[in-house]
Amino acid sequence: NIQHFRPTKAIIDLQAIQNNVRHLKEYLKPNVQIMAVVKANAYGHGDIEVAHAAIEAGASMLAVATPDEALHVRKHFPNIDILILGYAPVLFAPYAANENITLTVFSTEWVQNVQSLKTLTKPLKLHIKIDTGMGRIGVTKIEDLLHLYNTINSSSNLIVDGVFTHFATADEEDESYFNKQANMFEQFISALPAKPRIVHAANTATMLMKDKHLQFDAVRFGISMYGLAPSAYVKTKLPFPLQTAFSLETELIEVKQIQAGQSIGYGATFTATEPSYIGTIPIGYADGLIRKYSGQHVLLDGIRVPIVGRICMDQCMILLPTAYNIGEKVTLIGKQKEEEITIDEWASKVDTINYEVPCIITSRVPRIYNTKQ
Ligand SMILES: Cc1ncc(COP(=O)(O)O)c(CNc2conc2O)c1O
Repeated sequence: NIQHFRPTKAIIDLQAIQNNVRHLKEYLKPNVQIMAVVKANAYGHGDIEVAHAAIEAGASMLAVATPDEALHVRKHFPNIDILILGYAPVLFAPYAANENITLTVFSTEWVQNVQSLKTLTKPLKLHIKIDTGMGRIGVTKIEDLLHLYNTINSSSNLIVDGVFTHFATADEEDESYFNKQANMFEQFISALPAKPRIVHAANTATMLMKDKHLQFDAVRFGISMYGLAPSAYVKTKLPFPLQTAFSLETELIEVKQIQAGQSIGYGATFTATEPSYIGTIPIGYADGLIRKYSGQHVLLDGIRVPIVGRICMDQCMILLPTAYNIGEKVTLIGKQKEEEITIDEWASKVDTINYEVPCIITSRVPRIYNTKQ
């Protein structure tokens, strides 16, 4: 592994990932496959390492979002089923067939364009996406589903390997919209002449909260594989404990005392009202610590201290309770002594959801893996 000189790093606990997958496997009906959703670099956790951990713990399929992600994962996993959940251009179809990558399809015209390519040397596996209310991609009428299904089956080298939908409100207490989607999905798949090999509909909230028959043949395990709950509501109803996998750490690189009236940071937006100790840490918005996070607490010596002044591109400043040594560890996400700062806390600071926080920690922050037993 390459040596990192800057002390800022994300530490990923692969044991936590494995425990989350194992707990889910025990919870699911037997023979329901776990599709580990490792798109967006595994929600910022590192797609290859997370995929290895998830497979070891019982996942048997991988889901990504883009052709590039699929090709990258295929390089490390020659045999496992890989599904691209989103759109892939027609020109990618021969590459997907070659690499045994499964594509999502929702347009008959797309299929006809692939058929006219005449460059498909190997069979191409397709999962038909039904839009039952997510309003993103998918067929919305039964006749379109059947037309698409029959068009695919008119080619010997195109295979309807699966059919799926995605729920927009599975993580909410009110089930009305969810139930409409679930009923519509059941109606659509029962109209198919034959059941595709893999029928799937469940994201984390669905597999944890809803009737087990909605697990169908496979579930798409994303956010809670990383130990995070999909929403505050689901967090109160978890059928098994989750273990968070992501922590974020750095070290003090400068400590100074400033006097009352002295200011720090761009715009001199923070002015001390009394003699104050200021620590500087090497992490900024180009690491994914967006400027709106200013004011958020971080941990040092087990104490919560606030980020003060404007967050810079590569650094930011924190208000210390007293003098500390250079090199003192600062935990932005994780535990110190009795204190913990969670991804949920960072998310609520900027009124977003926990999914977004690890995703936007940029590649400049190395991911270090500990497989502590
Ligand atoms: C089609 C599809 N299936 C499964 C998942 C996993 O959901 P989970 O992480 O809640 O288990 C996602 C996540 N997609 C997104 C999560 O946040 N924004 C998204 O587009 C998805 O888009």
